[in-house]
Amino acid sequence: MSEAAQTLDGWYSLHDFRTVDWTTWKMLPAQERQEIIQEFMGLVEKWNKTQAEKQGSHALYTIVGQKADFMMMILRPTMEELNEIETEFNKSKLAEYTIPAHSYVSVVELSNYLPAGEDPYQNPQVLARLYPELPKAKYVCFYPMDKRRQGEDNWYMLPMEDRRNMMRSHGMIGRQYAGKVKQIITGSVGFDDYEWGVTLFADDVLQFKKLVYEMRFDEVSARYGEFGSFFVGNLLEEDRVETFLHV
Ligand code: VOV
Repeated sequence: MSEAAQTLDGWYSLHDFRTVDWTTWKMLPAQERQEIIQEFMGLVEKWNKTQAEKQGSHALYTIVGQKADFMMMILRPTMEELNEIETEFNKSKLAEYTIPAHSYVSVVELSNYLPAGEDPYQNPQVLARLYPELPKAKYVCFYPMDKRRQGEDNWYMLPMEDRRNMMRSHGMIGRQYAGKVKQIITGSVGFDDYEWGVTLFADDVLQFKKLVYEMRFDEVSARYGEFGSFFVGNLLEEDRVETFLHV
């Protein structure tokens, strides 16, 4: 049996994708739409408070293409809190005018492929990655992925040493994007349909394509990577929510 990778696990994560039911939304009187937006902003206000207290983080993005209209990405210390937030949203008025499009449940994860040293949970850099404040980057890219388990190409049968070498090469490519793309890897084995969620943030949307393409040529992605659907979106700043929902 090959040695299992050890993981460090941080905040639990929910990516919640919704489509707006514009037809019924448009039928509402303007005043009622306004109240519904206010109620939703009340939820966001609560999330802001939690974020300010460093008990979680969240991000709002509008999604381009037909897979969804917007995404709420929520990080919290427990699964229960994620559940409460999703239920609270589902009970809100705005939810009556949205259709669930997709969701992804995972936990912020770091693996031990890189030398760690002393107790990682005491290392401020590690903590900042396990419990991150989501950046207000202009663009987001989210997709789930697996590592292949097929015939000769079985990641989980490889010796630790080989996996570590490949992850080193992966990290080297990633490092060239420092300052351009921020990645948050969330583990979802046992939680959702794929093994990881990949969430990328950038101020130049083209950097997603460049990074993901470059990684496709690197062995760990070229040989072992299997990918689900990609979602790409634009930052939905709070003061733009009203404009976004204006009809
Ligand atoms: C923005 C750049 C970037 C950088 C710097 C980076 C670096 C690193 C390092 C150093 C490590 C290992 C230690 C850790 O931190 O866990 C990882 C780990 C991981 N990565 Fe990564 N990755 C990036 C970016 C990046 C992308 C774009 C993808 C998607 C792959 C693609 O082909 O589309 C990805 C995937 C992953 C995954 C699934 C894991 C976990 C693998 C496992 O088997 O456990 N990653 N990653």
